[in-house]
Amino acid sequence: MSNPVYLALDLPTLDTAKALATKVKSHVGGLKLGLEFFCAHGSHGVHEIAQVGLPIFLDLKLHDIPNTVAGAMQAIHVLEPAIVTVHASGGRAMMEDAKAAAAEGTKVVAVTMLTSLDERDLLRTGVSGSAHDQVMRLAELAEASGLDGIVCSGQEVGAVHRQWKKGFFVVPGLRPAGSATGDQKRVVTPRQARDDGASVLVIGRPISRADDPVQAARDIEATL
Ligand SMILES: O=c1ccn([C@@H]2O[C@H](COP(=O)(O)O)[C@@H](O)[C@H]2O)c(=O)[nH]1
Repeated sequence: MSNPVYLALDLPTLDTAKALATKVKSHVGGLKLGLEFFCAHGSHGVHEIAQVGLPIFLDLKLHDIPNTVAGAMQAIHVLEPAIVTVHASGGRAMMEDAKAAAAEGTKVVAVTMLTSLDERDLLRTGVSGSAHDQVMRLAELAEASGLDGIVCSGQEVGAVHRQWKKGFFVVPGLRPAGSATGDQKRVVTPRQARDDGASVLVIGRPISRADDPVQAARDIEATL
């Protein structure tokens, strides 16, 4: 089985991101480039990181009208991402058009409820009910829209996996036992998420901010 860990390269410079990716490349399965990276380094940065030789996950969390999201999906064909994210709350037409515009071979997955939110935060956005119900509702919408899968926390992935057997599930908000949670609120260990059906484990700071990132990546790999 290939390594499910995608390292989130949320780092201040392209050089530090590329150096870290190169150092840990034998202990992770892919590299995740998010908003911080893409706003700072754009397509040029993605090409640079792709030289490391691992699959690229472009975590752009697209959220706009269908025509605009479809245009963005087309614009990134050239970057050949393995995975791209859109927000499920963008609605069915947007997700359908995003999938239709994606390059063949690129998995399009929908962000359901950010792992930095809990149910009190959800209520403040006008949505009452549990995180579980919100994730299940948006997972159903993503599946009906023809997407490949969703992004959710490890606290919901087991339930979503039981309902959507062939779905592709990306799980961030992962923390090895005892490590700092930071801004993440719905957290589980990498092993727990994998056992519950996660396809991809997104891990950033527990590796990138560790005193010894290679050892941290190795330690996580050993738990899986
Ligand atoms: O719900 C979500 C969606 C995406 N993310 C992204 O994952 C990483 C997590 O980084 P850590 O340092 O391991 O907390 C980060 O790039 C987020 O943008 C998420 O955390 N939650």
